Amino acid sequence: MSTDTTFTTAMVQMRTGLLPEPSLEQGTRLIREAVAQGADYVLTPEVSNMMQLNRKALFEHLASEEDDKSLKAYRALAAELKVHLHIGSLALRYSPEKAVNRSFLIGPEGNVLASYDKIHMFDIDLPGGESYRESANYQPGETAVISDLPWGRIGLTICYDVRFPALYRALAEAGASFLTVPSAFTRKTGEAHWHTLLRARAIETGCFVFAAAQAGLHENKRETFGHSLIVDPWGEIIAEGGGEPGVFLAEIDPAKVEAARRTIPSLQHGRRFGIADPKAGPEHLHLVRGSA
Ligand SMILES: O=C(O)CNC(=O)[C@H](CS)NC(=O)CCC(=O)C(=O)O
Repeated sequence: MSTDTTFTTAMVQMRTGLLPEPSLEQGTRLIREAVAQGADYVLTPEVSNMMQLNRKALFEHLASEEDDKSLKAYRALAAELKVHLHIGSLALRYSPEKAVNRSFLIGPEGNVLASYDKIHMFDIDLPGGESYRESANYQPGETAVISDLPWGRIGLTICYDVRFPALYRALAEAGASFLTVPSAFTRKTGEAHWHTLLRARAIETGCFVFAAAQAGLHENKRETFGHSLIVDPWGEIIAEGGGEPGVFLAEIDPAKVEAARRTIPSLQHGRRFGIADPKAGPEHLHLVRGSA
């Protein structure tokens, strides 16, 4: 239950298919379910609109931000339900050659409050042959994004970004209380790293972390990890999904941000070192005092 100071967040866990229309149907059904359960803020996963096998098929179905039917429909849905609706990301046309992986925070009037283009591209070869070249199809962003909700400031990131802690520190230093990591993690790397990475980002920043995930075996034969998480600023998991699509909610008390940071003021204690030049000796720093 939300009160004057608390609010209810929902992670919508999806199994996005090859095509935008059925994915929009799935997303809409789950978002309605989340709001029926009392959500004030709803987050969906990375690539909520489609997960495609290859470049040709992806580009056949891409629309620009101006023309995208999913974005239009989600803006209307946010206005209808009077809810903050955060679409973790949509694959959109950026140029004739490139797509963009873009997150949209939509306000309760259906207006786009903020959008963010995924900065870090998942160009990875996993042991066992699974291989990704996100940068072949997607134009990376280069700007971190924050926005103000009625309950505090929110920072926008996507999936593989979670492995770059300096981004989260920068968002926290810019005043964020809530960090968002909509994702489509692989099953293998999810099993190994997902909970640890998300809990670490929460603990390091004293922020809540909201991570809505793709889950299960998709039409494009990819398997994603699921386990959508809501983590509090002390690093405790307060809601968690499993391997199936669904809705996972938690009540958020923003006062917990201040409480965690009072106990462990590591945000204040940072920026204390450079790196000593090994040739010149420890009194000579060859990096300017760095970030974090
Ligand atoms: O391409 C699509 O259809 C949707 N996009 C994704 O699945 C993205 C880029 S390939 N996945 C990740 O970033 C996984 C990161 C990850 O798993 C890790 O950091 O371990």
